[in-house]
Amino acid sequence: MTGDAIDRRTDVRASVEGRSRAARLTLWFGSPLAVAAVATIAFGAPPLVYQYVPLALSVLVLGLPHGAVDHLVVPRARDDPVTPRSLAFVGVLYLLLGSAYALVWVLAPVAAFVLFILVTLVHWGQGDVYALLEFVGADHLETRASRLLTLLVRGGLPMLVPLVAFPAQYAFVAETIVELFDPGAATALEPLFEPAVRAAVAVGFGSLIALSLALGFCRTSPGERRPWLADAAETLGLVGYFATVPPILAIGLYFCFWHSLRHVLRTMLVDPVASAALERGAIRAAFRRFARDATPLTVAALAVLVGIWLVVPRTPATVPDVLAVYLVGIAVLTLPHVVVVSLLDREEGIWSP
Ligand SMILES: CC1=C(/C=C/C(C)=C/C=C/C(C)=C/C=O)C(C)(C)CCC1
Ligand SMILES: [Fe+2]
Repeated sequence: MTGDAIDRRTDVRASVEGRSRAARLTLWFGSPLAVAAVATIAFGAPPLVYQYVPLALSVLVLGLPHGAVDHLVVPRARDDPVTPRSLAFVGVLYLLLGSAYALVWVLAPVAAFVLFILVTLVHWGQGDVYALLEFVGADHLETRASRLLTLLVRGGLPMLVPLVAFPAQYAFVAETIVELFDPGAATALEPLFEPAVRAAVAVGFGSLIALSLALGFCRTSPGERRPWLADAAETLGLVGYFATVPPILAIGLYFCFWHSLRHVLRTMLVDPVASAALERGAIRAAFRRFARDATPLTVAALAVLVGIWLVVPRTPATVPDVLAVYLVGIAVLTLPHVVVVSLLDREEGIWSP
């Protein structure tokens, strides 16, 4: 065997090890969500102030930082150096898309809010498709169509199940966000929360879940159903989770310990230093490396939040107002983040099976 072939073989084995560590970590990090669901069923929902805690944590823990390595991931995935040009590309992308979307918030907050929900649905769905392929080994998602369907299901879980199960809290947060910009405009969202609309969402989305799982099942043969079973268990588990835990708490925990964790692990796997640490089980070292890479732009993201705080016409005065400002900040930062993650998807062949 040539030296080259040996190197390649070691490389492949190493990355399999890294991925299986990552997969195990996703399970461990899922426990806060499970605890929240069980505790809510056993003792009822916690008082509202506590429900905000995970979203508050997400400013520094996994949430906001998960996008703060966007300037590094694409060159790393391509094995290219990070250059002033590649940095400028991400900087200009954030500046242009972020400020254009900020303008939409000021001019048409209702449309901006609906767009936020749709972008989140697509982005969180896209993140889960990656995780299913790379961490779960989902070979029942062979075709682009099956991946698209899974994207809609996985993204729809955090955005649509709470709309059906907790319309009052959903409407409250939506109205608080829109009212930061235009006190009268939120009434335009009211039809969304009508029982008939929620029933239609429940039936439509429920059917989509059933269809996606049934198609996946048909594509697997007995004896190799484990990945499909994992997909089904996650999907149904998340249905139960978002149907029982109030959305401010549920989405806060999901944002940190589901979406962001998976993306952070993904960024580690394209980084030779962090992935080597993951492979040898040095989890802390891998996270330290991530934290180091993510610190500068997490600070920049905090500056964006302060900017939005200063720009909104209504000065935030209450906890719900502060959450609303935070969510607008996340919205503005997420749009360019989706572009970067989509480039990463392309690099990793997620949509071209
Ligand atoms: C908190 C919360 C809501 C919205 C949260 C959203 C949309 C978060 C998006 C986060 C993103 C895009 C993070 C980046 O990866 C709802 C649904 C209005 C319902 C009530 C609680
Ligand atoms: Fe993300």
